[in-house]
Amino acid sequence: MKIILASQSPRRKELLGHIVAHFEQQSADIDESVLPDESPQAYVERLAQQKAAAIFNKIVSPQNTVVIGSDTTVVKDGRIMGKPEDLADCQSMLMSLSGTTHQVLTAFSVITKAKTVTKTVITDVEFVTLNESKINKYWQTNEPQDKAGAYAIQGIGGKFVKSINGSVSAVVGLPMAELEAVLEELDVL
Ligand SMILES: Cc1cn([C@H]2C[C@H](O)[C@@H](COP(=O)(O)OP(=O)(O)OP(=O)(O)O)O2)c(=O)[nH]c1=O
Repeated sequence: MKIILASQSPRRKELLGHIVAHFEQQSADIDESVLPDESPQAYVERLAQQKAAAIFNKIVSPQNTVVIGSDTTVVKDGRIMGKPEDLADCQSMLMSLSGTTHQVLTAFSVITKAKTVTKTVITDVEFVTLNESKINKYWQTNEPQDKAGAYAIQGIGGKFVKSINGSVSAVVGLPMAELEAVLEELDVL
């Protein structure tokens, strides 16, 4: 079975590499806007599926191919946070996470010719109290720019994390335990 990861993310590449030895990586460019009245879970599942489908639909002989797409978003009191557009956006996101607990939602979608399986993993992350100057300094490291919710738990942003309840790999971008279970269920592994 040929496996394709529908993602440009080096983090997802590394995580999938711990589950399967050989796979290709192809970037799927889709519109990431939230639809009116769309719930956070419906949103991440739709994006994960669209990323996988964008690649799967281009395959000439899909019989022996499986495509994996994924999407991560940070949710605080119903607000969906993608990647910060600028420093003001980063300040607004991280100040709303400061001193409280938020959810990280990662959905993944596995498409084969016979079946599509999509799942969401939700992880609670508790933050320490932050201030404007700490956030300014963090922005200057260039780490928050391409991360949902403007932080990376696996990097410098790890120092903002007081506790986590759930899947670390899901927060980084791909829930390893849940993905492995689905690949086994679909006889890919
Ligand atoms: C919260 C958090 C997010 N992130 C990352 C995971 C995702 O890569 C990114 C959210 O953006 P996504 O749109 O989910 O993914 P992406 O654009 O990086 O890659 P692609 O769409 O091609 O698959 O934020 C971390 O690396 N660490 C964290 O702690």
